[in-house]
Amino acid sequence: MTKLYSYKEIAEHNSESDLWMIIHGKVYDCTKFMEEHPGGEEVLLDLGGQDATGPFADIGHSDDAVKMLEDLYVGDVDKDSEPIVRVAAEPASTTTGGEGNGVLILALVAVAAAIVFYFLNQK
Ligand code: HEM
Repeated sequence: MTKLYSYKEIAEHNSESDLWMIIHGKVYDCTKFMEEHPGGEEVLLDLGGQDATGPFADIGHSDDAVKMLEDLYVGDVDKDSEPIVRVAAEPASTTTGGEGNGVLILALVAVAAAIVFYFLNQK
């Protein structure tokens, strides 16, 4: 029988010594494969415990690569389990950025004014 894994359970396998990923709803244990991967370990580690369907397809992996997945297969995703919500990195606060730009513009205006003042006083 196919073993079902929840998103939460899969997400825990995200380290160098224990790395799973989801591709097309199936769960693959890439731990041993990691060092053989022609595309390097880093890309796999970055996607550890996550759904790598998109990135895997984007590379345009060969049929051989797709075949290799068979050996790494451990089960299917339990689609009824709660998905992992990843919080996007906080965007830099616009107000802070705005203030920063304001100070920069003010400094430039002051420098420009000083230059104009200098040349006006030359005559
Ligand atoms: C367990 C899943 C994966 C397997 C079995 C696998 C297998 C392979 C194989 C066999 C190749 C050699 C080229 C080919 O035959 O297509 C390759 C290349 C590559 N893979 Fe993967 N891969 C996997 C997942 C990923 C993921 C998730 C990424 C994320 C971006 C990735 C990125 C790459 C890159 C960048 C290359 C190098 C392409 C090149 O330099 O031509 N792979 N992979």
